[in-house]
Amino acid sequence: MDRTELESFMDNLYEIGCVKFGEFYLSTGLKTPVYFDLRLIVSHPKVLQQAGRLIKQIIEQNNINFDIICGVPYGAFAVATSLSIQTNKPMVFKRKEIKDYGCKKMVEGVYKAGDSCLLIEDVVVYGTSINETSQTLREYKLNVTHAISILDREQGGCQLVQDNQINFYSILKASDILKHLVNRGKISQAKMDETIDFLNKNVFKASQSSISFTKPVVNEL
Ligand SMILES: O=P(O)(O)OC[C@H]1O[C@H](OP(=O)(O)OP(=O)(O)O)[C@H](O)[C@@H]1O
Repeated sequence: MDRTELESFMDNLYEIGCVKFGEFYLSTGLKTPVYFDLRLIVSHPKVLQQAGRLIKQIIEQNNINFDIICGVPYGAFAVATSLSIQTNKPMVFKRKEIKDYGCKKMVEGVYKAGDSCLLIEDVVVYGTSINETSQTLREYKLNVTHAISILDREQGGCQLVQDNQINFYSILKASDILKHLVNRGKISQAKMDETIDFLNKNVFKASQSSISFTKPVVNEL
């Protein structure tokens, strides 16, 4: 990847508020001191274009072949669209819930059995969303072999996705952006160390039978 563009992208993510420190909860119920809110990218077209460009670079550098693109709902829809426009590749989208009227399909758009579908994600925690999305796409006879995320929180999702026969790539790892913010003087070394320590201590291992964190009464996300 183009290092200058990558650094500019990290600067932009921080500037638009995608990196938040405080007390947040993930969908698993895990309380976290750092939250990467990449949904905010939709409000910044230049950053959205940049995300698409960087993903395109990963595709080219790794010779990833695919027929169609699918964003993991909902956070990655816009990024998948940016990539679709920049690569001139068609897109489908997968619903979270089936409708009880109309065509009642979970996967919308034009595709045919055997098409290879590249999955796009915004943030990977445990890879559950990528794996659930790929399961549905596979039920619809699509071939899912590659997924690219903007950010990997480095909590085990990469491995769990790869265990599902999906080659996984990310523009950034959580530690990359934290180190970059220290270099830019935006956060202290101590803040970075404690955050990385938290992430390391909360890695999901495939040997665990299930992810079981207590759900908070008020889920902030
Ligand atoms: O790797 P995972 O453990 O699945 O976690 C990551 C997923 O969680 C977030 O989505 P969320 O479930 O909050 O839904 P949204 O995109 O509709 O907001 C995020 O956008 C990823 O899709």
